[in-house]
Amino acid sequence: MTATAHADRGLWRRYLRRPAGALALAVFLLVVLAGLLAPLLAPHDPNHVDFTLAQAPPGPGHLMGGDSTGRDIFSRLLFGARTTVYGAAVACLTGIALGVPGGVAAGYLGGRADRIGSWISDAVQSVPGMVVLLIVAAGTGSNFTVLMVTIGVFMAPGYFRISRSRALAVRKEPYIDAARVAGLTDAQVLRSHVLRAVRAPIIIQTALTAGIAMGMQTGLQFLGVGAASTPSWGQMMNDGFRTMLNHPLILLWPSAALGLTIAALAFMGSTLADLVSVRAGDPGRHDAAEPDHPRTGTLVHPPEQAALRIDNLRVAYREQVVHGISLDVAPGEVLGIVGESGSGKSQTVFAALDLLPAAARSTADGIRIGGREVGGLPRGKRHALLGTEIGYVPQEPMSNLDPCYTIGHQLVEPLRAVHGLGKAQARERAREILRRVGIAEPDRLLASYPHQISGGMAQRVLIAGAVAGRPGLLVADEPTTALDVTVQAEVLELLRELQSEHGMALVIVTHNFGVVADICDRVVVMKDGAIVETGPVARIFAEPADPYTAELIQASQEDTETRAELDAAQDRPGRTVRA
Ligand SMILES: Nc1ncnc2c1ncn2[C@@H]1O[C@H](COP(=O)(O)OP(=O)(O)OP(=O)(O)O)[C@@H](O)[C@H]1O
Repeated sequence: MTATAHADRGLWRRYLRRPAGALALAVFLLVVLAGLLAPLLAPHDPNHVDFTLAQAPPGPGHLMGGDSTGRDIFSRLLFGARTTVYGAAVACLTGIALGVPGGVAAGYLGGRADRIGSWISDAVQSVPGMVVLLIVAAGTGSNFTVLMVTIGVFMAPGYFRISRSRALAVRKEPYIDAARVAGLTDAQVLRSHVLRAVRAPIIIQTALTAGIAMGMQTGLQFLGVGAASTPSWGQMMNDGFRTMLNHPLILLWPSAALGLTIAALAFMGSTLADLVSVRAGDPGRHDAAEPDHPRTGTLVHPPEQAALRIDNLRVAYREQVVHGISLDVAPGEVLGIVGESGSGKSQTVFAALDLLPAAARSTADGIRIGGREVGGLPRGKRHALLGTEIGYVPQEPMSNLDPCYTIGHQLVEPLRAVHGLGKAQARERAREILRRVGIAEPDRLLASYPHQISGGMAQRVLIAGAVAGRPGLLVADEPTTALDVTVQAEVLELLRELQSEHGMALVIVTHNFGVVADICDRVVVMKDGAIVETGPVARIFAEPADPYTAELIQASQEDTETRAELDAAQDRPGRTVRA
């Protein structure tokens, strides 16, 4: 089996595990089957008129009763399903055929192709669709297929936009350059890389477009457009509408069928969107869920009590780089994630914070922050956790401060925007935190620009910013790596103090077991995207279960100065620093 087929199977398995998605798919398949098998399933000819059945209630032989002219509603509903599904399929295929190649070419080639494609797409969108449909209906004698093709033309801009934006994102990926350098032509790159990247968003778009097409189609039929001899839900609704006060069931059956079908498509689309995370679609060969690698890591805290809990996380670019890892940390606990460069530590943290780059695709059985499942939250809600429930201290303090703004601006603005403080209040709070992180003259620092302060000072500023919102979880990604050796111990000490003062959970990502020994309670050891062991620091140091852990401990002991040595080396007079 190819990797892509493997990945697709993984996706479908995960889809079917979602109750809403599985139920929606079952409803949709039922409608499709009902339509396909209508000639076999329908107990009566859908157009046969039996006057004794006119407006008859449900009864033996006529499951849903009769319509206002005496035709069997159940049989018409089955044949109507056929019309509805056929119409939606024609509209979607037309939209795909017109929108996807155009969008992919516009996004990938850019320049004139993009301008022309976008212009046509905008032009189509600005045409009043219903008026055109009525003109087409009049001109073609209400030919149903032509009408559905016309609806498809109006759906094409949706496909164009989504394909264009995916192609635009993908063309900047390094592997596209690599493919070009390797001699592939534009057509080959489009076929092998870009089309694959747009596949998932197109499937999701189709689920939504099909629902819209069904709605439009029913609207037309309701208005009387279309052949009277072809049973359709729109016609049935029209019939029911005229008698709804005395015989509401005649309207109810087709309305319920249409509502259920459109709702099923919408749920299918949103479940798929959740799973493949359209914004981060991976055009590469491997799906994030590709289950080649067994799960690793141990969860030790009850889910609802964990400050952070990651369950079976996988992250993939062209290859999977994090292979189904699980870890958790409780409030008040310090967890170290340790491993050599490239072991997947940062990817794990970025996935937990929803900060992975656009080219990454991630899946997990669960991601909990503050005991609450956040994996399925929309992006906006997820990002709202940053700065409030989660504080983040990055690896490179200097490159995380904007050189164009003063430190004051960069500390005060988030306090105002995220925490709703007034200007004076935010400034006072900034002063207070800066003092807390050891800055003796906060006003001077607030007025400084990043280039005027040291790396250690910049890291203190970022730590101040990270804890300003009193988060329950503080994540520090190699917080000391970019700093002078003498400043490292101070920063670690500060993190530990703040952590215990606020009762926060602290996750420290590091390649250095010295850091782990200094401040962590438990440690997760990562290698090649997997966890090799998890345990309390004392136990791991005393008897590492994995030879790799033992190697890392030994390397840290040989290469780095211990905390005591660092303290002695700098002979610190106190913890405050002058700005
Ligand atoms: N944008 C990307 N595209 C493709 N692969 C990536 C990308 N970012 C990271 N990777 C790969 O993911 C793997 C894990 O990287 P990660 O940054 O998590 O490692 P790390 O353990 O944090 O190392 P370091 O300490 O050097 O940051 C690496 O093999 C890396 O090459």
